[in-house]
Amino acid sequence: METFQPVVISGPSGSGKSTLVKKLMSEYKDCFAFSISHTTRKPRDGEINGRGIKKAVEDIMKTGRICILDIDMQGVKNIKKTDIKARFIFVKPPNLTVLEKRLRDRGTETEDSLKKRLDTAKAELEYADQKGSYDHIIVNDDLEIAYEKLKGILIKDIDALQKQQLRAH
Ligand SMILES: Nc1ncnc2c1ncn2[C@@H]1O[C@H](COP(=O)(O)OP(=O)(O)OP(=O)(O)O)[C@@H](O)[C@H]1O
Repeated sequence: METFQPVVISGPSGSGKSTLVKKLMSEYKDCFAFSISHTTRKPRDGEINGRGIKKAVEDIMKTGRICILDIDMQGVKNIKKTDIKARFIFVKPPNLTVLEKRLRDRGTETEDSLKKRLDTAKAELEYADQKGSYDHIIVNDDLEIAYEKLKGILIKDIDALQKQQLRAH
């Protein structure tokens, strides 16, 4: 059985990661499995917070599906330290003003949490600008265009996976 490269989706809070991933998982119901990657405790000194992630990712890969991880910048850096060969995708808001509006309209933030998220976003955008941080950057301005771009990145794997599933039946 062919296994597929795990996909890491990262980007500032409010950039649209969940929206895009939900759309993908509803269009391709049996192709993806979502892994929540946060552990319940902070990593101890020197520990790569990737052991839990690694096991979860491997378990999903063994099912033949494409593993999707929605993680923050620190999580991305941690995965890069493991031998998980993921594909790294950054979902980028058109700009910080739009990001702020989306977060406000979502209605999930207090003034305080909003400020924190926007500060964090700046650092995440800087990291994403560095060469080699991500394999793909998707600007999520128009949702349909962003979604098509995401699909374009994954379509080869989706096709191969669907063929494999057909053969198995
Ligand atoms: N292209 C878009 N145009 C307009 N609104 C959008 C677009 N993409 C997402 N949104 C809206 O922006 C808000 C933030 O999106 P979403 O919750 O998917 O972000 P997220 O990156 O998953 O955030 P978090 O990391 O906090 O979970 C949501 O209300 C969503 O409906």
